[in-house]
Amino acid sequence: MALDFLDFRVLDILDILLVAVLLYYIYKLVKGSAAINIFIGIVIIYLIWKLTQLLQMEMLSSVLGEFIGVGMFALIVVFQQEIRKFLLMIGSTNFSSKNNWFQLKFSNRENKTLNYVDIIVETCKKLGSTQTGALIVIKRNTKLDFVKNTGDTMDIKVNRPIIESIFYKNSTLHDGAIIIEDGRITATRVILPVSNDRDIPLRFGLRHRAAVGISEKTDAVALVVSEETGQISYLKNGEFNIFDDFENLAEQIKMDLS
Ligand SMILES: Nc1ncnc2c1ncn2[C@@H]1O[C@H](COP(=O)(O)OP(=O)(O)OP(=O)(O)O)[C@@H](O)[C@H]1O
Repeated sequence: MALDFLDFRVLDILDILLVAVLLYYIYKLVKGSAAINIFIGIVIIYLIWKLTQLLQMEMLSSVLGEFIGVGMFALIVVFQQEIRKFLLMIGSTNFSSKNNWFQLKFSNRENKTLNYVDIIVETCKKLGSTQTGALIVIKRNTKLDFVKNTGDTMDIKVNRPIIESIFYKNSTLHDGAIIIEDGRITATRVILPVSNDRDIPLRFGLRHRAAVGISEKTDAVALVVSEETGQISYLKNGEFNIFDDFENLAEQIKMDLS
């Protein structure tokens, strides 16, 4: 008996944890988008249906029941894009922590130099001085395949002339973002999910919103060079990070990547 009880509790906790993870991913995906309103609409219809059942309002309850039944298929159609992104996000997530013993023992991550960060920051400084817009995403743990698929994949070691030429205004590659993974540029012309956060100041346009979006939906960090002002912004966890000088910025990024 006692063992049964224990089994139940363990499964119960696992159940709650899994639901929490699921809700967290759904929240990350629909946060700030129109999908959240559709989701709220569905929840409201579901609650009204349950209420009509409780009050034994047969007609309304059967109409809503039919609607909910067909609704499952409608949901797949309406949320087709979100479901796709959701599955890609789940499939791309690296659940292992970079600090766990397995990684410390078997990966060379902790020995890796992060010199390429200095190159990225130096390049951003240069791009800023010439008011050349840029959007650079640096991968941490979450795999970025779901956004890389929107652009052109490549595999080039980070270096200043390449990044400069990518973002050069007349370059065919300058639109969108570049993705950097372990010191290598792995994708260009990437379209990022745009954040609809209303707290982002109006002076920031789509480039900045896209940087906020990817840093909200994944653990990646992003650098934006504004074409209008030459100003450099650093985004982490959906927030703008202030830095006093470029050395501090490079240090901050290295800390966040290690
Ligand atoms: N979703 C997106 N993903 C990737 N890049 C994007 C996205 N949206 C816009 N961009 C890039 O940002 C460029 C400029 O957009 P916009 O002028 O709206 O940005 P901004 O935040 O005002 O930046 P800036 O200060 O540089 O003008 C676009 O030409 C495009 O290259």
